[in-house]
Amino acid sequence: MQILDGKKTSEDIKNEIAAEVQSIKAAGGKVPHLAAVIVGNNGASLTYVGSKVKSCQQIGFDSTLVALPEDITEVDLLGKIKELNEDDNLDGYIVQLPLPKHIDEQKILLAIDPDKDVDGFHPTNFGRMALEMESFIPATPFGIMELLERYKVETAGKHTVVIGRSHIVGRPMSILMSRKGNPGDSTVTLTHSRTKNLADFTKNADIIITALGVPEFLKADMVKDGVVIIDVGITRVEDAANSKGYVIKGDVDFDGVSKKASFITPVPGGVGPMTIAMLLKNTLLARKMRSAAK
Ligand SMILES: Nc1nc2c(c(=O)[nH]1)N[C@@H](CN(C=O)c1ccc(C(=O)N[C@@H](CCC(=O)O)C(=O)O)cc1)CN2
Repeated sequence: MQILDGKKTSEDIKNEIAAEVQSIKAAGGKVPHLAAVIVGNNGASLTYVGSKVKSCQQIGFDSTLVALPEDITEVDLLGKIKELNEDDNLDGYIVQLPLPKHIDEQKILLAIDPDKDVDGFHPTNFGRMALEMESFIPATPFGIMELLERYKVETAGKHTVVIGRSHIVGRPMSILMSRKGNPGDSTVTLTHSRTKNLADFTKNADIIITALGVPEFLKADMVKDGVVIIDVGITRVEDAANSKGYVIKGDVDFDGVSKKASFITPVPGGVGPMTIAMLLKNTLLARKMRSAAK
């Protein structure tokens, strides 16, 4: 069994991007500039946005944090989005999800200029991804594809079962794994909360990508020997004995399932850190596209 080490791989990617930034600087070019919009005080979201800004600083990107109050109106948030779209100094930006309940997430994501949509959530980028055109690919699925490629995991002709149909992970993942190329060329089953007899699918899967958010849901008796496991679940479970007051749990019962797996991502330290590295990669692509367009 081999661990797909997202922590180390994400550091490798960040070092590669930092080297590219140095070349851009040496050639007198403008370094990539990422902005992150956060609405409210959700603890996990604040952590993730903080890591995004910190990573930008580490690799030499410019970054801007736009922190907005929990009770901001949809109209005012749309006004901020318009400002960011028109800011010529900015290459790309993200709006951290989830947004407060009173704001229509789809409306906000639709307002983002697709050329600055480094999260790849706008329908234009989603459509381009499905049509196998160059586009910004959502960072978590992009990170999973990168892990599969770097660890040379065979995907062609394999049966991939994706658990969860979210717009951020499950659905784009099902598209990417079925696209032509390597990784890809997989036969994909997209399962979700209404799927009956889920174990009938997982027991026959060569690759399982689970993005459910139910701690330790996938057990050893639900998978076959040699399976490749990608665990996207990150749930904070209360734990008074831990100095943070919680521990992070994935969707997979790691101790049991890892005994049968050929490759497996740990939680933490698997898919999560890749999300931030691939966002930076998308931002570098945005900068290159903007400088080529001028
Ligand atoms: N606008 C977006 N919102 C959200 C996205 C996204 O890609 N764009 N994804 C997630 C949150 N996320 C990044 O934004 C993210 C999640 C997890 C990690 C990570 O490194 N996790 C660590 C554990 C860290 C912890 O919680 O203590 C790990 O798995 O090792 C990074 C980024 C939803 N929102």
